[in-house]
Amino acid sequence: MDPISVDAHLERILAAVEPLPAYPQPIMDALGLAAAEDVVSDVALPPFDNSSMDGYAVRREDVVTATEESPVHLPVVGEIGAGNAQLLALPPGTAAKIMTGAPMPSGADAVVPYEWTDRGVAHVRIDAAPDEGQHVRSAGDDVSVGDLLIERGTVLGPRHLGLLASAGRARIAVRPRPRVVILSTGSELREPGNPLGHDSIYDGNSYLLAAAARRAGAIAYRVGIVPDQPKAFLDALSDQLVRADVVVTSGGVSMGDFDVVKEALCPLGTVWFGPVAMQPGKPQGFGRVGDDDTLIFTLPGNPVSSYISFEMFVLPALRTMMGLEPASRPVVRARLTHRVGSPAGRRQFLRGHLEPDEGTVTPVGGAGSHLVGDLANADCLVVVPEDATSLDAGSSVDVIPLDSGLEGGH
Ligand SMILES: Nc1nc2c(c(=O)[nH]1)N[C@H]1C(S)=C(S)[C@@H](COP(=O)(O)OP(=O)(O)OC[C@H]3O[C@@H](n4cnc5c(N)ncnc54)[C@H](O)[C@@H]3O)O[C@H]1N2
Ligand code: MOO
Repeated sequence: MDPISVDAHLERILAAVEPLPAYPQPIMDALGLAAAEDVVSDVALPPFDNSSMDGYAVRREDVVTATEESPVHLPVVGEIGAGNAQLLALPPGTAAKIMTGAPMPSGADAVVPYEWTDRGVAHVRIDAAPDEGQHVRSAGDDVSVGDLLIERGTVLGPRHLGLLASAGRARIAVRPRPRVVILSTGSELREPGNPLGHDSIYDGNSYLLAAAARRAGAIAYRVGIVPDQPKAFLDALSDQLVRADVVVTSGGVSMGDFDVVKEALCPLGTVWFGPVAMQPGKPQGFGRVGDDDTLIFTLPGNPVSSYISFEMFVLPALRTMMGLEPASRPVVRARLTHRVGSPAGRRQFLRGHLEPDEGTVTPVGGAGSHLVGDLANADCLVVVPEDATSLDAGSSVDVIPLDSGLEGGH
């Protein structure tokens, strides 16, 4: 079978993926998601005129002559705390203690901070006159009723959630996070924390993929290890489908005698298996399984292949389901510090370290798809095009930064 190109494979994946229907969710659950509605304020912020200082609410005309040499003395008729405002009106010729955030009594039009007074309790000596409206925060000076708080499509960050809460909104319509079930296949795999046999290795991939899914903003269910037996795999899959919008598997999709995922899913006829013209990540599978036609990505087992396949194909699908744009990570250009080689006819994704200020990228480790140590030390992928078998130092290349903050994290 001729390999399909990376772009064509991604295109057919995105053609099969729909944004999930939006519904109102608690605002904390919306962190990192795109607003699916315009939110208009039905309150003013601040909701009422209030003091910005601890001091005394006054009628400015009563204190306008106050100086240190010739202070003004006023009787104190009450104390107004934030959330404890009994005094609603200030009689002429009086002052009321007022705390930061407390509502101004009607008639008062300025606040004298404690620092300009003797802090008197029954009577207060005022040594300086405030300007008109000084230290008063007016109702609606930040947000008016009817103002657009959040525009549809805004990716919600901490400041947006703070504004929604401040305006009294407990929920906002967003597309839900896709639920991603991650299954690792391989009879050689062991759960970290347990002893290894002479022929076993730890299951790094289910952690790598679950973390990548969560970082993408999805809800990740890491099922863990499934042995290389089609029945065990199909049982695990059918157990998990109930909580999956997307299933991601690792391993068992190449040419081996025990390639369990391919063996189990091929007979269904609903999952495409084949080579994609890339390195790492050549053997891929994509399709639908179960009564609800749940999306399934069957990624190759080599850890770097699995991760790069996730970045290239699963991440854009998840972002599309969440209504986040762009679907794929942005690409930047940089100059290679070293010469690199690449297989003909395959798009190669080398691991690299990007120096954005210098505009350079340095390959990290080799091309092997088992090199998890180098993968962890890299911060970008260096893209060598299909038609290149080598690129000299100094060549300009596409680079995909991996920690660009694109994620809808939660
Ligand atoms: N005759 C051929 N052999 C292979 C080909 C090929 O075209 N012809 N392709 C190679 C390429 S490229 C890749 S990539 C791998 C993909 O193989 P599978 O997806 O079937 O994966 P496995 O055979 O199950 O495992 C491959 C490798 O990765 C290790 N692995 C698997 N799962 C995990 C995990 N959860 N955590 C850590 N490491 C894992 C596994 O032990 C193997 O070393 O096939 C090549 N072979
Ligand atoms: O394509 Mo495999 O993913 O090169 O190691």
